Amino acid sequence: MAQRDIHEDDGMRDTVMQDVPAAAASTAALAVRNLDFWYGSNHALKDITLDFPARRVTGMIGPSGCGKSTLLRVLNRMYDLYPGQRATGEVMFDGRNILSSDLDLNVLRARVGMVFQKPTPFPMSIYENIAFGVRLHDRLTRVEMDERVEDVLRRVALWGEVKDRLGASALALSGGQQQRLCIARTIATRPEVILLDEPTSALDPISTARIEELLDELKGEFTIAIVTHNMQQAARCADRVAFFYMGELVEVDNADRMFTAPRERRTQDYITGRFG
Ligand SMILES: Nc1ncnc2c1ncn2[C@@H]1O[C@H](COP(=O)(O)OP(=O)(O)OP(=O)(O)O)[C@@H](O)[C@H]1O
Repeated sequence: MAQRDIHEDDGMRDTVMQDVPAAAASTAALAVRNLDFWYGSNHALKDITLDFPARRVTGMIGPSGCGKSTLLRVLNRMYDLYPGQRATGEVMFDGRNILSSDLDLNVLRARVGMVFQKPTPFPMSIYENIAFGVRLHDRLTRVEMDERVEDVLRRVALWGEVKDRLGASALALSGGQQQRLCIARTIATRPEVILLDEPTSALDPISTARIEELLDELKGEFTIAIVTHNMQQAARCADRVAFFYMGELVEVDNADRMFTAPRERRTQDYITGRFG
């Protein structure tokens, strides 16, 4: 199969990258090719071919159980922690297929970070939540570590709220603050890709808006893949949107077009709320 996205090869549509130079336009940070995934005998992803363009936000939408979270879990080999789960096909990242058995998973997970639906701070101080992961990958002096912690807390707009209590438990923060801390923790190891699995579904509207603003700021630097059930969120945050249905990728397109003129009937039915 040609090394391009099968859902964009009709030549009739521009891609989302039309506003950037041609050389950058062809850059996919992650290129999924003919991916199949099984939970035991449950065939959860079927022949998925999809690019995640560098430094852009790709939104993944679709009804419950269609395989969105499964795809995220493939992208940093999270499924490897569980027996009976297996993937075939290719996920190319920096010239390598990350499904290869000889890949260093610790390095992969530092380069492809993940933020979960429920904020999951470690039961330690705010400072240590960030420093812990950094220490696994970088040897920093105390001053450098302090700078790294401050830098990422500023980037997630949490510094002002926590700078006087960095030694306090992260579990004492509000849900929205905890999720921003988890994003800070993820970017502190300087990944190339950030995967977010419904990162605001447990948050109130104000915290949600702050996370969305944050994603907007981060996307120039990181490649972002976000699973969301919220169509408005996908429309607001994503440059490009992929619609999944029953383990298949039905359609992928520029976010504007996906929500105004989807090509597939199933996509239209889903985004207009007829099912899901
Ligand atoms: N640990 C598991 N063991 C067996 N089957 C699983 C497991 N996790 C998910 N599945 C199945 O894989 C399919 C895809 O699930 P997945 O969680 O990826 O869907 P999703 O689109 O993310 O759903 P949701 O929007 O509800 O989170 C579903 O049929 C689900 O039942």
